[in-house]
Amino acid sequence: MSLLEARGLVRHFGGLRAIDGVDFDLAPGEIHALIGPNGAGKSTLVGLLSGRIPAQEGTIRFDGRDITRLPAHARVRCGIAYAFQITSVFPRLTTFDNVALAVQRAGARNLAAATGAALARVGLEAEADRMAGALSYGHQRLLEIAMGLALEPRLLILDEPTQGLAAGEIEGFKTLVRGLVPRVTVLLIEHNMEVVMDLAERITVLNNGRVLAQGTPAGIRADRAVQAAYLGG
Ligand SMILES: Nc1ncnc2c1ncn2[C@@H]1O[C@H](COP(=O)(O)OP(=O)(O)OP(=O)(O)O)[C@@H](O)[C@H]1O
Repeated sequence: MSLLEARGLVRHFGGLRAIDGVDFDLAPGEIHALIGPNGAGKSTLVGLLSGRIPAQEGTIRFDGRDITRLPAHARVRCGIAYAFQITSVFPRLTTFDNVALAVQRAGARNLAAATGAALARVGLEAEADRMAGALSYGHQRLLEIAMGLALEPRLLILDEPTQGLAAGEIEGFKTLVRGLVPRVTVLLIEHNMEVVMDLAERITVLNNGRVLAQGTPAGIRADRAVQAAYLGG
């Protein structure tokens, strides 16, 4: 059974068909990448799944439950965590306190232990007492992931997680994500094709608000329509 099952999703902005009839499934424990040209609808689709953007048509089921009408905070409680863009990190709080806020939101009983565990999972224990704003860009991205993991999600959605990371940090990120599955299912929007092909088990390609193709990295690489629309031949 799918962990997440979306059917017939539609989201138009005025006359613009940002998401135009999308079916989308996530298998439990998989690493799934969402790719496509700029403006294809990736962020909008993730907004629909996480509840930041209401769907105009279609249904979303998560773990067998219809979550289509649930607001974002209720979906977090169902186990869907969206690692927010960097703006969600509070720069004047310590690394530890940023994660502790997320842990508290998840209602964990032992705040310190749960916060320490989330920091350890991304390898940021040594930075616990530093102001988040003083961390390197790469470490701030890891902090966002720790904040997402602190919510103990079943599904972690990462929006362009390797953007701005150094090559060494990208290797660390891949190791981190591989260590999350199968306990956590991971959906990532990613523009770095090397990361996508190396990390994802399945890939969905969006184009003009529709699913252009779906498959394994090898299948997607060989797909003529994908090459024409996105991979550049
Ligand atoms: N709130 C909004 N109001 C109006 N148009 C929007 C809104 N959000 C997105 N769009 C439009 O919907 C289309 C899809 O945008 P979306 O951000 O989902 O694409 P994307 O695939 O994530 O692109 P990118 O890779 O550039 O981030 C674009 O044409 C965008 O301009």
